[in-house]
Amino acid sequence: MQTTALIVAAGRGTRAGGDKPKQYQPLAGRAVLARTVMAFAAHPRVSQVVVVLHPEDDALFREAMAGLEIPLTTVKGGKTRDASVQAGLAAVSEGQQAVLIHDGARPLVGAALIDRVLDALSEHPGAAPALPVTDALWKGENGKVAAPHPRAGLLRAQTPQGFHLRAIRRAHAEHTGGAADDVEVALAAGLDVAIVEGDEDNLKITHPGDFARATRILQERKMDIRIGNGFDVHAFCEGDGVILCGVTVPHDKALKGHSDADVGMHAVTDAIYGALAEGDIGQHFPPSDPEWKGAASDIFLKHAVELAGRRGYRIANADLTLICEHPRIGPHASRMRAEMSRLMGVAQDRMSVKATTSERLGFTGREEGIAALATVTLVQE
Ligand SMILES: Nc1ccn([C@@H]2O[C@H](COP(=O)(O)OP(=O)(O)OP(=O)(O)O)[C@@H](O)[C@H]2O)c(=O)n1
Ligand SMILES: C[C@](O)(CO)[C@H](O)COP(=O)(O)O
Repeated sequence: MQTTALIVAAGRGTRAGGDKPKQYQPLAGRAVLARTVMAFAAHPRVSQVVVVLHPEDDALFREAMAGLEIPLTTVKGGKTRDASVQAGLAAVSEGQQAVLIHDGARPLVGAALIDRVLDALSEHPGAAPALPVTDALWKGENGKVAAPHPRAGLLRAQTPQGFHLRAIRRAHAEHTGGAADDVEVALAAGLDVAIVEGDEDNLKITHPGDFARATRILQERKMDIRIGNGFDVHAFCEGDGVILCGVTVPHDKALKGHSDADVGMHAVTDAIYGALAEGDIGQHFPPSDPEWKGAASDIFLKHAVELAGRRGYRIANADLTLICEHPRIGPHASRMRAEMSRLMGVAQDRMSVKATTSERLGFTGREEGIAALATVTLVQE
């Protein structure tokens, strides 16, 4: 089912206080809304992300998302949550079949919860997470308990609330008056909404104290460290230079390849894909596709780096070894390192480019081509 994540973030966050709306305030070093968007952009079953913004928040949103390179659609919201949802529904792309409507203010939503909602949508037109009420309930009046209130059957509603797109669009179009959430709109239209198990960590940042609680939850989550390796070989052909790590190196031969044959950049790119378990360059940029003929390899590297960023990973370090007798790499290594650091957005002391010969053994020893071996570490915090 082609699914859009529709994230509503056009509210003012008045209850949370602070010098800017809560969705732009930092949570363990990253804006609340950036964390929410990343959770959906990284989910393999979500193919579009729509974010609904307040008309005055463009600059705040740009600042929050800086460096993340996540493809998304933004749209202006309305005065109420349901008006914002309607604006978002209108921006969902053709061909999408389901929508997950989520509060921008719930940054700790997890992949398993998203899966539970999506799984339930295969059998129901609507599905939403909820948790049981565990405290006793009272009705209060003038600071005093007026009466106990039965809690049997009561649930605390969360988001994402998922729906078949056509059904929820129709429900919203027919709905008059406000609604606390989209399940309320769906029920008014007679849709059946399945309940799936919510998650205590999926809190909605509402009051100032919620930032500290969310920070604690994030700190308890384990750091995810991934390591990937990449190996590539290109044969020499006639020519007068090779491109290695984006740097042109004069030589009495060139390297043969469908793209620019930058064997070093390819190895690092494959190491990033490997760490993400995302196949290799050939899978993302098939050599059978004429579009990549002679292409500069920075396209591949940037794609892999962006994919890592969308999944919430940063590159902790990369180590590349080029294996050849000639050309000599040493005189060019610092320029290669600088170029790779620039393209990957990492400091130069986290990017190593070194070289070795194979003692005249094997195909590199016979100067038939160049081999490259790379290791990359990705960290998700
Ligand atoms: N006109 C509105 C109002 C709310 N929301 C979004 O709906 C979600 C849930 O709303 P809530 O937590 O109540 O946020 P605010 O309305 O911003 O908070 P407050 O009531 O404290 O001002 C939030 O992600 C909020 O940005 C929205 O997109 N458009
Ligand atoms: C949509 C919601 O987050 C579900 O719990 C909730 O209804 C939003 O409520 P609020 O009154 O806008 O805080």
